[in-house]
Amino acid sequence: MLRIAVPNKGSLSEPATTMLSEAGYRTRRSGRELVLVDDANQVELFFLRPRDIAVYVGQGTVHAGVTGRDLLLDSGVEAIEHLPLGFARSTFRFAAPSGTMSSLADVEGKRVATSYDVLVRNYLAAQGVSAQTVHLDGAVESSVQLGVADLIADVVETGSTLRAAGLETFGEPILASEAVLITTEQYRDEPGLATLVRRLEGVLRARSYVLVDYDIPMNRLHLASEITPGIESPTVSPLQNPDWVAVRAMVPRKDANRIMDELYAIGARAILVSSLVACRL
Ligand SMILES: Nc1ncnc2c1ncn2[C@@H]1O[C@H](COP(=O)(O)OP(=O)(O)OP(=O)(O)O)[C@@H](O)[C@H]1O
Ligand SMILES: O=P(O)(O)OC[C@H]1O[C@H](OP(=O)(O)OP(=O)(O)O)[C@H](O)[C@@H]1O
Ligand SMILES: [Mg+2]
Repeated sequence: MLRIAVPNKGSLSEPATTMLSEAGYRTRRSGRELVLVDDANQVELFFLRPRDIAVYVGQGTVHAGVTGRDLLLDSGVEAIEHLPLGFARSTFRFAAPSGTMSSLADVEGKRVATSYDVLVRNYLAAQGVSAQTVHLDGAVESSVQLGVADLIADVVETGSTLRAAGLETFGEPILASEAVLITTEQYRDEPGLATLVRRLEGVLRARSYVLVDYDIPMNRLHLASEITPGIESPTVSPLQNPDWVAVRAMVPRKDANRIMDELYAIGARAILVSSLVACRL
């Protein structure tokens, strides 16, 4: 059976569970379940703390796991990113009280509060900057005001937590992070893993496309097919009115509204957009 580690709490847990569910795997009935056997898919799911998942994968006790790129690098574990999963996107940044620091040189000799000590220490060493890291488990933004650090290094999504704490980012991002499926060289060719990756890719692709259905006069079909060429080719079906046809095609989600406008402009009507759960292209 393929053994997969899944985050049991925090920002990664819910989107990871949703993605696995959309890929056809069983989900937990309660948050207290720590192991779940999915016989139909020949997979065993282990629900673990996100920060520990890289350790379990690195030790080979599970074949693969879902964690964050930043957590993987902070773990110092020899594991490999097998598939970026497109959620929990964030940057990892230095931040200091507004106007006090503007470049990496300002970090020299300072105290940096972070929950990701290994990640920060490795980055500072690589940049040739000597500074002290102060480990905090979370709510790192309060550390400067309370005097335990001169600046922080933390996850930034919208930046609202930093602004609320009177901090501003400076310097280049240390890292761009997102949720990733990780494995090891030992297991990267595990048969069940290829199926898992194919299914997750199917969910990711389905999320980036939508299905467009519309009716179009037959004499405009050539124009419509240029707007919605589909993947191989649009599906065209006859309507009761012989002068009209119904068309169905996959289009990139980000282009859906522009495409609807263009279709309407050439005479398409009953233009419908629907989401996809999974696909194989
Ligand atoms: N606001 C956020 N936006 C995007 N990703 C985030 C955010 N906060 C944490 N993450 C990501 O979640 C992972 C950290 O998960 P973890 O569960 O350890 O902390 P958490 O999600 O902040 O949960 P908690 O704060 O409850 O411990 C990292 O990969 C981090 O990049
Ligand atoms: O840029 P933003 O959109 O404000 O998001 C970033 C914040 O989100 C996370 O905090 P979380 O709420 O997980 O609390 P924690 O710091 O205690 O983990 C992270 O640690 C940052 O503080
Ligand atoms: Mg957090």
